[in-house]
Amino acid sequence: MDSGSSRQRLASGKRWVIKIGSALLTDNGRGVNRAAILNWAGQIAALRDRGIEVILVSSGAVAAGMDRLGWRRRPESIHQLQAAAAIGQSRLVQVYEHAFGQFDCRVAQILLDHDDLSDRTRYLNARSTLRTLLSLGAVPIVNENDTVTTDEIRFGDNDTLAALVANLVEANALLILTDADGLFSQDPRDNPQAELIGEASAADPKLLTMAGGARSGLGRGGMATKVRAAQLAARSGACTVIAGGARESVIERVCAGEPLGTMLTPESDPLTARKRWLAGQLQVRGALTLDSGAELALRTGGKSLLAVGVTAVEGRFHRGELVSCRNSAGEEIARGLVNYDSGEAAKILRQPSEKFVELLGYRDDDELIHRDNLILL
Ligand SMILES: Nc1ncnc2c1ncn2[C@@H]1O[C@H](COP(=O)(O)OP(=O)(O)O)[C@@H](O)[C@H]1O
Ligand SMILES: N[C@@H](CCC(=O)OP(=O)(O)O)C(=O)O
Repeated sequence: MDSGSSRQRLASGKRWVIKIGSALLTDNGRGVNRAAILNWAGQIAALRDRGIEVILVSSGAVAAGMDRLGWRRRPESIHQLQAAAAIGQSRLVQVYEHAFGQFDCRVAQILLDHDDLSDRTRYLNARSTLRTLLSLGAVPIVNENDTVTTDEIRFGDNDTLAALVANLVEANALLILTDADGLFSQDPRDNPQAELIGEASAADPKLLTMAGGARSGLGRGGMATKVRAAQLAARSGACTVIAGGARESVIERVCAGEPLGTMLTPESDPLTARKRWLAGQLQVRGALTLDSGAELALRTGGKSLLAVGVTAVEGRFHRGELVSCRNSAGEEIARGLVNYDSGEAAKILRQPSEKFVELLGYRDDDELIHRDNLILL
């Protein structure tokens, strides 16, 4: 795939995770950069108005807290860092609330720690809350829950957190905004002749030899954690773009497919990667039995599953959960994310979608499982 077409495909992505790093947010430590935040908020609100969902992962709590406390150097002590984060986080959210408010956009603060993403129940809870916030048109603003995390359970840098959030919500793309214009063949602060990498496979081992650590004293990860984040994001099929956050209209331009910064792509086709990820991540909550026509449509036609081809529903599940699809002989032939609860599915089985309103009182989706959310076994 040439770089132009992969950028164009990126532009059709409907769900983005955008990460903004400390150095950028705090204008290299000079307090929270309200003007920049207002500008990014305007760009994100414009995307939202075009139906693109955005989750913002924002660093900057420690840096904002240090600024409020008049501390010049990042403290070593974990408790001082946590205190600075507690002071800075409320400041940061206040600035976001005000900035997004100018564009009639609601924001929601989400603080996550490692346990939230490693414990299955909490993982699914975080996933549902984020999806609900997005469906309400809000922009979730995520940061690590710095005040309670200990060294053993820290994500450590928000690049990793942003990639895990991209996995969690199955984002199409992760945009990492930083103070460099992308990944260069060498840290441009060491070598001004270093060249920008336009596009590469996230798994390319050469990338980590180019990426160095953080230099600002504010950011934690440098480029190495951004490349690793791209590798993590690729597991669920997300492309990553690393770009300079100070560039004019950077968010809108990257989301429109302009070749800014560095694009790091998953090795396999994004949809296949995403489906594989889904199949491994979620628990099967129920089962649907398909008639022979539906089985054929799935197996050979690459079609979505329609209620008209479903003859039985088992188990209790909610919209968005993973269910197994069996043929009339009881063999599992596919798995997928279902668009209706088990009670609703029972009411609409064997029925065409035109009858959903009569049977349910509404119709959200025509298909019971959309083909993009189906994994054939
Ligand atoms: N190969 C590279 N290309 C670009 N920047 C690099 C590279 N290696 C190291 N860096 C450094 O990474 C920094 C960005 O990382 P970091 O300070 O952690 O930012 P953030 O706070 O946005 O996460 C850049 O300012 C740059 O000095
Ligand atoms: N949770 C910390 C994030 C620190 C961090 O990872 O910063 P960065 O490398 O700039 O993304 C904070 O808000 O200060």
